[in-house]
Amino acid sequence: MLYYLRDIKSTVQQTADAIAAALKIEVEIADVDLIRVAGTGKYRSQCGSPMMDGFVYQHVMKTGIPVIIDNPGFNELCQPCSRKGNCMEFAEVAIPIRVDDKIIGVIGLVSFDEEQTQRLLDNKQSLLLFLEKMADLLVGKAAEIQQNHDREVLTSQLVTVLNLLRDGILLVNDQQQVTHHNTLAGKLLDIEAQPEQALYLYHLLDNKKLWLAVERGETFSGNIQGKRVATQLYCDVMPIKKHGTIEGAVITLRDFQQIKKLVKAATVNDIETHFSQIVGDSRKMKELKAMALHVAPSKATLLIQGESGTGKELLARAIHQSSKRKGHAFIAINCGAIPENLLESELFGYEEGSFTGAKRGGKLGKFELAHNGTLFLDEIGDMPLHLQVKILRVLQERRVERIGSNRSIPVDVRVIAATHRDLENMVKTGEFREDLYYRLNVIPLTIPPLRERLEDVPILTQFYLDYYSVVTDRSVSGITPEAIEILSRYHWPGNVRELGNVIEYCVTMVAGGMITADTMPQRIKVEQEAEMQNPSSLNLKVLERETIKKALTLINAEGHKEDAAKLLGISRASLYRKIKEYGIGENRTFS
Ligand SMILES: Nc1ncnc2c1ncn2[C@@H]1O[C@H](COP(=O)(O)OP(=O)(O)OP(=O)(O)O)[C@@H](O)[C@H]1O
Repeated sequence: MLYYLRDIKSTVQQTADAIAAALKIEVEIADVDLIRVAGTGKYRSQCGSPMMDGFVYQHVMKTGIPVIIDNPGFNELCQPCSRKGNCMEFAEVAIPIRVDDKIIGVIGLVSFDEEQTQRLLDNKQSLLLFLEKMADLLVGKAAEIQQNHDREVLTSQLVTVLNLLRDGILLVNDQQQVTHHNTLAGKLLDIEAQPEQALYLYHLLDNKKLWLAVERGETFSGNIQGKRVATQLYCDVMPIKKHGTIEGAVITLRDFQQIKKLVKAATVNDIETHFSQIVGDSRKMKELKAMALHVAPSKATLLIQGESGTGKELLARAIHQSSKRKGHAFIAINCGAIPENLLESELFGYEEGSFTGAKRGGKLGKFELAHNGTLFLDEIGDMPLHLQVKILRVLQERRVERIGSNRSIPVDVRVIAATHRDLENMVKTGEFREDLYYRLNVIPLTIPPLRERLEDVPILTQFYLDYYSVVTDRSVSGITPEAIEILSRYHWPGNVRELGNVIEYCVTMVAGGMITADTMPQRIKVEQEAEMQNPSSLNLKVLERETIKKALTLINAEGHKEDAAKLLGISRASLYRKIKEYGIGENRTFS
């Protein structure tokens, strides 16, 4: 780091004046590039300009060794000078101003008469010592100025960084007094730009646990209520310690509503579904869509019943999208796919430390995430009885209590439940609570299986042909009436999902050509041939069982349940259930 004496011009001039006053002699001080920074007497008016004949100073700057000249004009250092032999000076002393091994300037003393010369030369040693001390003073000042400048630059860099952060940042000292805050923290906590009196943590955030954590130098995370604002803030406390002593803490703040919005953005915007996306012109589907459209704006809880793959989630999304809640979250949870012990915390959330393994800061439940929006409880028939009670309570009281908390939080959630199971029957067998059933079943919607509306097959086929042509980038030239006929006669145990998979298969197989009867997956044709030959197999259950068995054989499914499910157009969970229901492949294992 090179210090410049010109940056501390007034200090340099004061030093020159002080030396001149002490020694009664003229003084000049030059910067590293031989610019006169300060001067006394006749030199005072020449400050700021380069020293034309500074040969002696140049030499001192180069060697770093002080020079005393008692015969100016005749000394060998004066040889290059244009005024040699004609010099006005009687004597000259020059000492370097040094920072470590670098020379940053020169202090020069010049006498113009005998008396001054005498004073200079009489006491050389103490004079040099005195000048060295003065040089050190200048260096100290230059370093201080430079360090201040560096500190200011660093501070403004840090302030810029702090203000760029998406979190509010609050710095407190060991007395919990706020020493700094970034712009966002100012906004979040309503801190005036120039607070009139000292601000302490308890003025801004209302939580004893947080205060205690700061006092004890511990970390902390959690939701805190603002004191001056109505907002809830998610805070993280990070203690600052030096050699084991608590110096204060950094507190980061995030608007809890903003966090929720982010979650919502990640969950809502991905699939926006409208009624126009539910394909089907059959009378049954038209009636269903009209009914759903009619009830969509209401607040009522809905129960959608239908076999797997009939489009229950699709319908629920379309209803959400046609309601006033569309700008808020649509949160879907498959109650049958989540292990029972996790389901409760998924639905209701938990407070920090409520059980072993609970995450720091706790967890938001789906009910809270769906606040103002819609919660889609898929496979509600798989909900354990003890959680059915809790869900009923939320539906009745419109409040949710996190696990490990005795505080209940108000939630405004519309619940749409769905199931492929016969809930009414489950109520009779005691597997499903009657009170919850009636609460959910305020407005029942039933999606008919595809085999009961086979007239929708051609339009759905066209829909999937267009879709997969785009997705797979393999446009097909068409589909023969015979192929459509085959599709329209099949009984579709996997419903629309299965049809979609069959079309995907065909589009991939024909690669640009025409889909014909030959392109159809074997099982669809085989089944129809068998059907023709053996009318007894027209029993649906028998057909379904046989189809599943065939699919498992076809994919030789030792350990590939996923593929079998895909081939059948049903979900993995449904395949499992049906394998169990029909007692298929008892001795085989599927992953
Ligand atoms: N009428 C329809 N029009 C267009 N696509 C449909 C229709 N019905 C279902 N689908 C599509 O079929 C697939 C299965 O639909 P969805 O997941 O909504 O069914 P589900 O009844 O909820 O199934 P599961 O009970 O197995 O979860 C999805 O890709 C969906 O887009």
